[in-house]
Amino acid sequence: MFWKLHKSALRQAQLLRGVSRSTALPRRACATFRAHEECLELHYGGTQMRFNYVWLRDHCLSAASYNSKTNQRNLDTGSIDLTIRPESTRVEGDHLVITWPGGHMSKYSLSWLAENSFERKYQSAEQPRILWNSDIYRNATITSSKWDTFMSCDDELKKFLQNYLLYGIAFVDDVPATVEATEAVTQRVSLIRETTYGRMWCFTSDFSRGDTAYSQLALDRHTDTSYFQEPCGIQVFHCLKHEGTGGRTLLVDGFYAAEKLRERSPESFELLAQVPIKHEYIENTDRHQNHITGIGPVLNVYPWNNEMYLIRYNNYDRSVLNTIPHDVVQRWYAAHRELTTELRRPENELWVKLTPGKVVFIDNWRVLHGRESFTGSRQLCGCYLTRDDVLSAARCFGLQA
Ligand SMILES: C[N+](C)(C)CCCC[C@H](N)C(=O)O
Ligand SMILES: O=C(O)CCC(=O)C(=O)O
Ligand SMILES: [Fe+2]
Repeated sequence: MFWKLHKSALRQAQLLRGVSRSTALPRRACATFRAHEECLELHYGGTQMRFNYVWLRDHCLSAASYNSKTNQRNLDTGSIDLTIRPESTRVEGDHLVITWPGGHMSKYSLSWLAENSFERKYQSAEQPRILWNSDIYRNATITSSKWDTFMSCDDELKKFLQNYLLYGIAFVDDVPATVEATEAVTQRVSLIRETTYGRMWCFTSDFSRGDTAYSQLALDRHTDTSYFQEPCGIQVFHCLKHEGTGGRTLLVDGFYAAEKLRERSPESFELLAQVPIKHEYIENTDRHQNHITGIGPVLNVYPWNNEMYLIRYNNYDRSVLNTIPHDVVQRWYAAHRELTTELRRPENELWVKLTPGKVVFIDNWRVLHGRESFTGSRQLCGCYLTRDDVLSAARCFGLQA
């Protein structure tokens, strides 16, 4: 597989550089090109890029090929000659201009080509993040948003989303301790994702569902809905009431732990990123029947830059492991143990007591949550959000998500 060509450590360095990327290229930087038989080689802004000819024709932005009002392709890609070559190529000011056989002309801005080239793409992070352990997070002294400003001021929402994207967690304080206000605060961000638990859920330790969450027991760090083919993107919690002791919430940056694993034991990281495993939710009570399964690796990385985008870690809901032969099973358990060790380091644990008014948003693709056992009556409400819409909201504010 092509991504194996690159050493993971090198990739990490590249990803870190990606965080401070996006320095705009100087306008009118000079460009040179060479039309090879199999690709167009372009030097621009200090980068050497290679573009495939079918790709260039397919990405033509002329009115005939592309509808810039709807941002959709008009061109029928199925009709492009797969052996297409330009009739002529030239650089005109800030643009590359290609004339194709038959006379069609394509004009690409040089900065657009650079931004969208593979050479640029594989060196930068899809989503810049700040990975944290508890010291890093606490030293960053991130301020929580306040209900009033959060609900009325777009700049505050943007700041919140930026924190959320960078750290995978973000808080809103002073929210009225009701399900309605919790719903309003989440809808300010995105659409609610309805699941078998409902749209907004409000639960207590009454065993109303066949799941340990509905008890007073401690819950070790985990991601939720690992048994969905696409786990819920965001988890929202608001503790409406707790008269009793314990019940603190545990938060752990799964990507921080997994990056430590990648540094210390690259083969284990690789194995956890490659072996698909199953998670399962089986509930059979009078009121609820469910049998949900999801299959995918513990660690999910983009193949072009090795950036992690999803961790599935829920030892409660992990199902039978039968996707690998016995000798790989041993190695998988060893790798899983190493990841568990990283996830359990006390210095990686951020403990917070959720009190009425404090709403936490957790990136359920990245940050694990857990809870301390508790006594007394405790009522937690919240919901899941659709990831696509949260990221969309962030991008509409000009954030890189
Ligand atoms: C959050 N809420 C109480 C509604 C559901 C809890 C789901 C618990 C399940 N074991 C999981 O991890 O997905
Ligand atoms: O009770 C809590 O604090 C969290 C329980 C939990 O993990 C969940 O509801 O997903
Ligand atoms: Fe959970």
